[in-house]
Amino acid sequence: MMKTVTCTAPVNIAVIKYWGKRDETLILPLNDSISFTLSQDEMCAKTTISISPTFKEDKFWLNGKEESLENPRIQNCLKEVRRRASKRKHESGVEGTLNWHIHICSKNNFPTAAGLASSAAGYACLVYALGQVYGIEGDLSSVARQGSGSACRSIYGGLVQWYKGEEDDGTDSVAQSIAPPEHFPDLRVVICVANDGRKKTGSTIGMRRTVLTSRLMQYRIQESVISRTAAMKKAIKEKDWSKFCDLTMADSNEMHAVCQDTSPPCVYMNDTSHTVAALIHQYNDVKTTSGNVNHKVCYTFDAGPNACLFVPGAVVGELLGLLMRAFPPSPTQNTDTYITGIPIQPTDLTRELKSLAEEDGQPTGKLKYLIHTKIGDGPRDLTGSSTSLLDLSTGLPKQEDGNGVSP
Ligand SMILES: Nc1ncnc2c1ncn2[C@@H]1O[C@H](COP(=O)(O)OP(=O)(O)OP(=O)(O)O)[C@@H](O)[C@H]1O
Ligand SMILES: C[C@@](O)(CCOP(=O)(O)OP(=O)(O)O)CC(=O)O
Repeated sequence: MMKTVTCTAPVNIAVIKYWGKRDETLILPLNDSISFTLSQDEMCAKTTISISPTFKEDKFWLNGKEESLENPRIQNCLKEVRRRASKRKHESGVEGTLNWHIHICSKNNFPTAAGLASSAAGYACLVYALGQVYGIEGDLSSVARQGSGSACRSIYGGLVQWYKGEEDDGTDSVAQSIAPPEHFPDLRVVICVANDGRKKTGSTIGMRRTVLTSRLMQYRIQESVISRTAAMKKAIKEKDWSKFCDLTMADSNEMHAVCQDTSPPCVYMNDTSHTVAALIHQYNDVKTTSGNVNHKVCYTFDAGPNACLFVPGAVVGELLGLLMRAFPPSPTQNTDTYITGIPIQPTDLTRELKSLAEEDGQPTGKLKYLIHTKIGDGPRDLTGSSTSLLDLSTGLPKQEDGNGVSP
């Protein structure tokens, strides 16, 4: 007897950043944050969970490697889901299964721990799949939050707000959808991968250090992020794309400023990141001068050097053309291996944009590749319609063949 579910969950990218906790164990933030959930067609975590009375112990495999389940964050998620399940065991028929051991197998189809929000997709997927296994109803964001703060926002699609909450027990620190995926129609996302290796200072340690040492962080938490979040909500409600872009870039820059103000400093952006940011400002100057503020592009950087760009669909071909010219691919790459994700042909550039790209002429290979994607919806239960990562007879990971993560 064995029960198995397979789910996928998306990455999310914050436009108002979460940086700093008021409670390290429950993972309660110092400020509200707002994010876009990205499409799972290009980037997702995929998790299969099996429970069976024949399993001898709990087991966990991540990206093909067995890992310890002793990690307190995973344990907290498991404990909370089982607690919720046990409350309704008589109605849902889960009684008995709560004592069965669990096998968890997960894979990300993009780099893990590289500042591309793998922990967000990974924990959202784990918690969502656990919810399906034990038949939990209702909001799961406060459980995902206990795996990784940003994971709570990946429980929903479109634009999502994570409310910091006021309660000490974290019950009101939850994520909610504030606008559907198509709120800003035909919006594209371009992730500029400058480095996809494991980052030096993880977000957890980095933000702890900032809270302890940065005075600029006091200003962010007490003043600027509060008014910026209110302005962001207004820009979203009024669909004011130009304002949305300005606020997104301002908040990313402020997060990296408090990181720099940390002792010792947490430096996530590199020279390539700064060159991408400068190019986007120059591009926006061109658009603003020609009166096309709805064609503005904005950048945001998480705890790594990779820019995430939000780009109106009408200019994404042009923007990709600009990036390809400013950051030429290495000689071994072609357009398809340089621009991954949704297939697209970069468009020819105007003379003005050509000279803009060449002003800062970078050597080849400064950007390793680009991921072209869009805004998407929340986690999916694919049980029955997608390849399970665990063998349905043994409950052990399948061999690599047919074990892909694409839904
Ligand atoms: N699919 C997954 N299932 C369960 N846990 C995962 C999964 N993917 C990542 N994780 C956990 O998240 C950790 C990586 O988190 P980390 O915050 O260091 O990187 P990141 O999420 O890629 O970057 P950032 O949060 O700064 O954008 C992994 O070491 C692992 O513990
Ligand atoms: C820069 C960020 O991506 C920080 C994400 O931090 P994590 O959610 O990874 O941190 P923990 O809660 O300690 O696991 C900004 C954001 O996503 O809001």
